[in-house]
Amino acid sequence: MPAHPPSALPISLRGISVEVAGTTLIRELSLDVGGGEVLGLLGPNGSGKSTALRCVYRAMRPTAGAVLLDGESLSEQSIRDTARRIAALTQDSRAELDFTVEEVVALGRYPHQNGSARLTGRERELCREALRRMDITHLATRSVLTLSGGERQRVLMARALVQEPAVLVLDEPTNHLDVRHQIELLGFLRRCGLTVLVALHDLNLAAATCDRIAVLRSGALVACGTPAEVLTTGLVRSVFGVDATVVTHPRTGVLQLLYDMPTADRPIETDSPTTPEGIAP
Ligand SMILES: Nc1ncnc2c1ncn2[C@@H]1O[C@H](COP(=O)(O)OP(=O)(O)OP(=O)(O)O)[C@@H](O)[C@H]1O
Repeated sequence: MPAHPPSALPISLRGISVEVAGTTLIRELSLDVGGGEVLGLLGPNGSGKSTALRCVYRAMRPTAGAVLLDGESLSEQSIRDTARRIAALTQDSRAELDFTVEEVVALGRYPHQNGSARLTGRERELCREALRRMDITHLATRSVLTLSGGERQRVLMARALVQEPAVLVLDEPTNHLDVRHQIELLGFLRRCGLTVLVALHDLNLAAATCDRIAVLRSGALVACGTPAEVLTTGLVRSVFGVDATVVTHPRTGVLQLLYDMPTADRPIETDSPTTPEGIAP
């Protein structure tokens, strides 16, 4: 999946800034995501992750800077061209019409269709494969209005896959998912061969999934590198205000964080964290 994958394309954010009503939400953010790379975007609530992703899937236009897909500025392309190559699963994604699951998934083919709403045999197979991958085949004829939050999230992910994108943009895709479906989804992202830009809150799942991690704070990039380079005790403390011990998973060797829970003697600090030292964005 996809059956005939398009080559994964690199995507770059070049000095993008976003200002809304005089407030800077994103400040001169530059990131390069290589073709087939999984880049995780981390940061505290309100740090600008969703805003940065909105600029990539064109729900928002940066006030300055540009987003380049395979070297070409998105603002030079039609929205339909972008939709053929970039699929998004976002906090704004909706499935609130009284459609069946298979109908919602088939909508992912819309950017590829020229007038005809009929799916070809290959497209129907693509939809079946996406339902199977997201473990929702048994829900195919159910109305999406009757689904649980996690089931709906998997339907939206299947819709993104049938789009056969070169780039997947995902804003907290593990929201609502139980632990098995979280692991399956992130394992799939690692194997899918697409370029993936994914905002995550779970630092341990990010460490296990992402080739590189970028950390935002107050709309600015404060660190970017491999999970081991970025997820240090110093960064976790200064950006998230949490004490943690870094360990490696005994079987997989993946970096994991063990968090210190606050106690009456050691309450969590709520003062604004400072810039981590020695971490180059
Ligand atoms: N249209 C807007 N107008 C004004 N402020 C906005 C707008 N969109 C976002 N913001 C603000 O910009 C900041 C960044 O929001 P954003 O949703 O990008 O953060 P986030 O890192 O995705 O947060 P979370 O982890 O809570 O999802 C927040 O303070 C938010 O309130």
